[in-house]
Parts: sequence; structure tokens; C-alpha cells
Amino acid sequence: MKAKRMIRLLDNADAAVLLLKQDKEQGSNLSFRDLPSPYRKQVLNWAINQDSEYLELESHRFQRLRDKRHQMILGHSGDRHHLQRTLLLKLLPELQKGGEPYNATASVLGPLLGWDNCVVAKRVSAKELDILGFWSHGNLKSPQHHSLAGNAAQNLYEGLHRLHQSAICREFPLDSMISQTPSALWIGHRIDLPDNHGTGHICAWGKPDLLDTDTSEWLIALAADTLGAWLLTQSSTGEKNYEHSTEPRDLLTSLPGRKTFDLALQHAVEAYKQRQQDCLIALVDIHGFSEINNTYGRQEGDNLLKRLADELLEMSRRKDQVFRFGGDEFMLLMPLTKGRPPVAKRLKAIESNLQENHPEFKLSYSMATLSDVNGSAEDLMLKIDQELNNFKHNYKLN
Ligand SMILES: Nc1nc2c(ncn2[C@@H]2O[C@H](COP(=O)(O)OP(=O)(O)OP(=O)(O)O)[C@@H](O)[C@H]2O)c(=O)[nH]1
Repeated sequence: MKAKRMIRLLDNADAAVLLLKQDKEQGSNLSFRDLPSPYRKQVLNWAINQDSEYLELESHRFQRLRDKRHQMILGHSGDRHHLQRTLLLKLLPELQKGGEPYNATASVLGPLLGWDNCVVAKRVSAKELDILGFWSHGNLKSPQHHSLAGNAAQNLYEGLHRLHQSAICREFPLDSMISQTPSALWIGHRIDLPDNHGTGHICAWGKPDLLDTDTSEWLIALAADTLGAWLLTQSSTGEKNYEHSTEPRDLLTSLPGRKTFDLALQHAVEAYKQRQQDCLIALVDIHGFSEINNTYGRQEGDNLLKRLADELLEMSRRKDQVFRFGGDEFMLLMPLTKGRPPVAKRLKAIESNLQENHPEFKLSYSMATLSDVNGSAEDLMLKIDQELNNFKHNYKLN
């Protein structure tokens, strides 16, 4: 077939096509002619003067087919709008089906990326990963459990300011998944939820087949955000199934009481186990409150309890909860986002506010996080009780 007739046939193809005969341009289709002129020059220069199998330009990857005299150059577009649409149109129904979401993400993202391997992992503890989605050379593999130590993704979870990373596989000889392909490129992206940075990560390694590295990174980030958003909707609908307390609020302070605290702590423990959502619990007690009652009368004691309840609510963020645990004891439950909130400093400020009317007013307090006690509610209560006793004991000594 004559070159011109052939090229006319390819005019409506999405791929950009350029035909050369003995290094002379024979024709090109519309998609090729639509490319910016510097691109076209670069492609022509590569086709004539260079031998590499592929040429990657910002949004295209060019490949050549040749015999002794002819060359056909084919350019595939890594058009991001198209990729975004494809990812979302495939991934959302897959997630909706209700299967394992990490695996669903790997099953859609793997073929779309076209790298040899694509992993979607969940961090199950500070030191361990579950590889729940593993797409490798065209197949989905069974889940695996891995230690985070030595894993290429380890840096993504450390410090948490590094959302994205790329490296060469040989840099991670201890990572058994990628050590077989030492010269391959590895790229990874962390999955973040608003209250839980580092829920998991997505990575790909091997030879990029369809997309250039930039586009792959961008697509992985999009998949990570989509999966993160999905996990978030699941966890909030999950919370709707939680048992709610029917305990009436405390009449004096309007705060929820001890039974509600027990339930809230149970929920916090579940969130810690499922999503590694850590939480700080603080027990706050008025030091020598019976003395205050005796000196100023119970009415004044009541007023003080109300003031303290208001101050504790004021120092709390939207996600924190304050409970009247009983008598002059209050409990704070604070999901952790960026490290520990300065609870002791805030309690000192409350103390000095209330000392304006009652110079003898002092608070005793103790606190612990779920991660301090490996997620055990019982150990947490024991720890904060013990520490409160120590605190009070120290007051008496001073
Ligand atoms: N005004 C008032 N007092 C209360 C209320 N509930 C409990 N109390 C009093 O709070 C006091 C708590 O006593 P303790 O647990 O010994 O506490 P404390 O005197 O602060 O002693 P330490 O905590 O060891 O410093 C008791 O005197 C109770 O009668 C209330 O609703 N209003």
C-alpha cells in the first residue's frame, strides 16, 4: 500500500503516526500533526539520529517499528484527563462491589499503569504491612504480610512529611519484593486519611510499559486519594453502627458521664486496632475538692465544677470529648492527629484562670495514649489511675 494512502487511513487514529523512508518524512497523521512543533522536531530527530527503543515526551511515549528502509513511529498519549476518567470509572464500581478495597485498587490500577508490579498495602501496625493488593505481570497475587523495616516504603511512613518517593530497587536489598529486580525503578505514594496519615501506600516497580514516570506518579497519587476517600466513607458509615449511649447527661455540667466514656473508649480502641488511629486519654481531678466544699459550701463547689467543665470544653478541639467521670473527676478523650496536644500546658492555664477566685485551686492529672498500652483499654485505665495517684502523692510531698 502506498504510504500516503496508508497514512490517510490512520488519520483518525488516537495514536500519533509518522512514516519515514530512508530517514525522509513520508507522511504523518492528524494526531502527529497536532503535536506542538518542538515535539515533532524532537521525534524526527530521535527517529533519524538515535537508536533507543522508546522516546518519552511530556504526554506521549513514542515507539518505532522498522525494516531496512522504512520506519513507522507510533506515539501513545498518556492524556491525564482520559486516564483519570478511566481510573475513576473502573475503580469506583469495583470498590462499590464491597470486596477488599486495597485489592480492588490494585486490580484496576495495575493494568492501567502497565508497570510490571503494582502493590497496594495497608499499614497494620507501626512496624508491619499487609500487602492486600498485589498485581504482578498481569496477575493478581495473594495477600502477603511484610515487615516495614527495610521495605522501600519505610521512608514514606517516617516523619510523614514525605508523601511520595522514587528510588532504584537496589537501594533496598532487604525488601524481598523488589530485590530481585535491582536496576528497576520503584515509585511509591502514601495513602492518607485526615486523621490517620500513613494508612497504607501504593507503589509500582519494574519496567513502565504504557506511561511515563511522571504520569505514573500522578496516577498512583490519584488512586491513593480515591482509595483514601473510600476508606473514609467506610469508616464513617461504620461508626453509625456503633452502639450509642443512652446514659442521660450530667445535670450539673451537661457533660456525658462514665458509661458514655466507657463506650467512647471502646470505639477508640476499635479505631486504634482497625486504622491505627491513636488517642490520648487524660484523667483530671480537683485536688482537695472536699476542702473547697467544706470551706465555701457545696453551692460554690458546684459552681467550680461547672466552671472547670466549661474550661475543659473550651480547651478541646472539635473531635475531642469531655466526660464527667464522677464527683470531681473528668476524663478527656482526644484522637491524635499531629502528635500529642499540649494537655498539661492547657490544664495549667485552666488552673491559673480558676485560681483568680480560689487561690488554693489545683488540678491533679494523668494521661496515656492507646499506643502506650498497645491498644488495651484495661491497661490504659490502670496506667492513668496509677499515675494520678503518683501525681497526688507528689503534691502531698511538696
Ligand atoms: N459540690 C459538689 N461536690 C461534689 C459533687 N460530687 C462529689 N462531690 C464531692 O467531691 C469530693 C471528692 O472527694 P475526694 O474524692 O476525696 O477528692 P478530694 O477531696 O479532691 O481529694 P483528692 O482528690 O485526693 O485531692 C467529695 O467531698 C464529694 O462530696 C458535686 O456534684 N458537687
